[in-house]
Amino acid sequence: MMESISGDEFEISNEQESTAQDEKIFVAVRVRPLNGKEIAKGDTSDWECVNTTTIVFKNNPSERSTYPSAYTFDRVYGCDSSTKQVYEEGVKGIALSVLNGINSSIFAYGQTSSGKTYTMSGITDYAIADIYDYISRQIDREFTLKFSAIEIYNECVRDLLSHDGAQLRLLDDPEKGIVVEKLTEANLRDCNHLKELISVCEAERQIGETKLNEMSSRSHQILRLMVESSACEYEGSDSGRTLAASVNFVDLAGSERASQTLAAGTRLKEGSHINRSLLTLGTVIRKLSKGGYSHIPYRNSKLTRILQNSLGGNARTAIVCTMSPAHSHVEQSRNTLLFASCAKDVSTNAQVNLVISDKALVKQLQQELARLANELKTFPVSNDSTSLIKQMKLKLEKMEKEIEELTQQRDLAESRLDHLIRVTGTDPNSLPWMETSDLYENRSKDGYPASDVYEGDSLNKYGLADMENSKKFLDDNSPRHFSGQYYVPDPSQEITISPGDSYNDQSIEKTSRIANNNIIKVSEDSSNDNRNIDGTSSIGYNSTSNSENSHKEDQNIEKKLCIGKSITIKETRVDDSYESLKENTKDIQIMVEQSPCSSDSEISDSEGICLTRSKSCNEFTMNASYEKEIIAESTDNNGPETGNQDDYIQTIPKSKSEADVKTIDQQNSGIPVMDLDEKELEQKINSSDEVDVSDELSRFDPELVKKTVPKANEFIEPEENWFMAFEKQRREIIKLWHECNTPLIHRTYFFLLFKGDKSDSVYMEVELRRLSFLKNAPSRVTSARALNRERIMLSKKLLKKFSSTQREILFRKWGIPLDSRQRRVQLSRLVWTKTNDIDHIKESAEIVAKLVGMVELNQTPKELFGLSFLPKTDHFKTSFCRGTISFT
Ligand SMILES: Nc1ncnc2c1ncn2[C@@H]1O[C@H](COP(=O)(O)OP(=O)(O)OP(=O)(O)O)[C@@H](O)[C@H]1O
Repeated sequence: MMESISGDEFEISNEQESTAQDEKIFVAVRVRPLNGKEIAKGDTSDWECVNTTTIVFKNNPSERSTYPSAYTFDRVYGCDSSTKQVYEEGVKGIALSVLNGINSSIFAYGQTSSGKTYTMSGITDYAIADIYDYISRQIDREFTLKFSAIEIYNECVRDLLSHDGAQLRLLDDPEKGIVVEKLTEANLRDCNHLKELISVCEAERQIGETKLNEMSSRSHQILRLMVESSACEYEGSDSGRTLAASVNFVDLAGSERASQTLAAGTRLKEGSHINRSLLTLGTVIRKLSKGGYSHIPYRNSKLTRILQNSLGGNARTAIVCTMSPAHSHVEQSRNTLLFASCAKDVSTNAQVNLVISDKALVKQLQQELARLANELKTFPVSNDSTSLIKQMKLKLEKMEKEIEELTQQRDLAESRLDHLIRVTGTDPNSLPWMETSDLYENRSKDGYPASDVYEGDSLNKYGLADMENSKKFLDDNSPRHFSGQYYVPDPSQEITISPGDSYNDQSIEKTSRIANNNIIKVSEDSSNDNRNIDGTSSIGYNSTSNSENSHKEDQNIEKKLCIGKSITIKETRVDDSYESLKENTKDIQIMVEQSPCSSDSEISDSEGICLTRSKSCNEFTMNASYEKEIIAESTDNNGPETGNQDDYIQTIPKSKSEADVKTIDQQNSGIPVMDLDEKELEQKINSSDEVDVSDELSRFDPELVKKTVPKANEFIEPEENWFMAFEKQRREIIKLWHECNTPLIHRTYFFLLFKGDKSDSVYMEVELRRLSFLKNAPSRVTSARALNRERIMLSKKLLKKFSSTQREILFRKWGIPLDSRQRRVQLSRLVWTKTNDIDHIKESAEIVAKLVGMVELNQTPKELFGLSFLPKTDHFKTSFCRGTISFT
């Protein structure tokens, strides 16, 4: 049998397993000793590793106040640590997971001359030795090893095993992801052969002298070792599984400042490209670290495109960030540490997502179990039904087991998450993803009974019910939170402070109450009464707001009208019936400043609060000054050479204007469906440079979303099953939008058109299929090959769906010749036309329905969908699903 790589074989300590193996990204920092030049000019060492996981800044107390002085990672290595140590304590487990069929990548990141190549070449040597050592002791498996190597030099990809120096293209392969065209893959004979090839790569790699490093790597180098293994023939079928994976050893070029490297000419151009691609890498890491579904700009550089799977996929990853301890490099070192912090957050996110998905799954299974148990109870017992009951019992037992397993997995994931949160010092309340699971949960917080109303992505955590958390929410200041509707139907807090409402003592009193509970700003409007106010009053966290100071604030309010965005907050109490809650629903409009309130010092000096993100790690702003500097100085400064720019979401500068202030119809004491009107949509589009999923989710009809959340002890009825499915599809669609860079206008109309009506199910299917196609063939416009592939894939899929008789019926019905070759061609053409460029959505729906196995072949679309299919009024929906609608 094959040994486990994580076993004693490689002497991976328990501690190491709990970090490197459990976490998706292992992040380590290594500080090299001061070099000769630094010592000669009297440079001092600024950094000290105080234990195995923490590095602290030790000089200059004045600087300490503005930057974090201590950083914690999975491992930190001081000047006296060896590369062997770096390899053994963490990296090794990840590198060797390739032998277990798991893809992995090891990166070295850091400023120029910080020791990346020094560290990476050592790690590569140790890993190769271990891999071959392991293979030599496997008698029951056969291994095939291949090796390839590339460098990305000035944004061009080169094969390091080929001497022609040709620039290679990157292709999007629907199955493998990004592949490098025509890349040499050498079949390895043995370890020495691999070492020889690595020396060839070293010789081929672009190296140049700069002021900081005589042998500076001027390109990013990626060495890839592919390992495939299968059991020898005499082995039993169990171990006959073929394992195939690859490990990447990535030695990045170092970031540099033109002023420090004194680069000019070629070196300057190289530096410009290096910085630009590292900046993209930083952005990708930062965005991944924030979690959620925001657009990740992998395509902005060849480096991030190639590394996409290692960063956001399922591969295991180790990042070793190298830095110089010298005071002269302090700024660069801080940037490196911030990068490392963000990489750590990416890892935390992966754990959070795992917990969320597990929780949701367990909950779903529990609901299904309850439904079945209920069915079983009421099932009429007769002779005929005995076997059915038996079957159901078996099913129940199976589900119970599944639930047990999933619960265990969830608990494990949760404890890992707890561990991560402790290690990284992350505030769990600041993790915005946690709310996703609340969709399925009815839980109580701070003495408030659980709400049975779905309140958007962040309400449970940040609604009025939990003032402490609302403060954190506001602290967090992530744009995703500043949208959506929040209500306060609690009769004991009948608060109506909103545009159009009277400003009276009662509302002031209520305002005070909210203020004491730490809500930041309450906007009030007065069109009816001379005591009304036209704008926003500011109530600070510590404000003791009362009627007096509310009056004082009145004078400032007008000036603040144009700042901020409004949200409406809703809070529910389960002890009231839903109807009474509805009756008592009142809206509060809360103004949250988006930009620093310093535009008006008078205001900021009062109770206004400047909401700035405080968490240093998330604030990762790769001090871009030097990048700008070097990019600007570059002789080749005609914009990024990354291509594919039209694939990106168009970014539109933010505007801070009255447009940001939303007016809400407060006369409606029921639950408003959507608070989005055309004008606001436009404003929204103009003011966002990027779409946030939670933002989009919040635009859904709360009434509808509420239905998706089963109440406690309530079994899911078929009707509600649809809502669950709708909810799931909706999330999938949103995810795909991001992946396909779907225009904001399209997304917005989607929300306006499809609110969960069951007759819309077919449109949802079509949208999903359309997006899946787009995702798999991103270069649709330019690549005819991708289109053909999709076409063939669809026809194959279609053919597989049906029995031969069914196929015959289908072919006759569609007038397809029965001759096999012609048939294939015509069928693929037909599938293509009907699914992507159709005149009638009806036909598309038919194909889609068949593909997903929803219907019998002999049913016509009319029979399938009844008269409700394609409501006449909705030609919009038709065009929408065809992707041809022009909304402008
Ligand atoms: N931990 C270390 N201990 C001793 N010497 C080191 C260490 N790290 C790096 N060095 C030395 O520092 C010099 C620069 O290292 P290296 O070339 O690895 O830096 P780099 O980060 O790859 O730079 P660049 O990005 O410019 O390629 C080399 O001479 C190397 O031997």
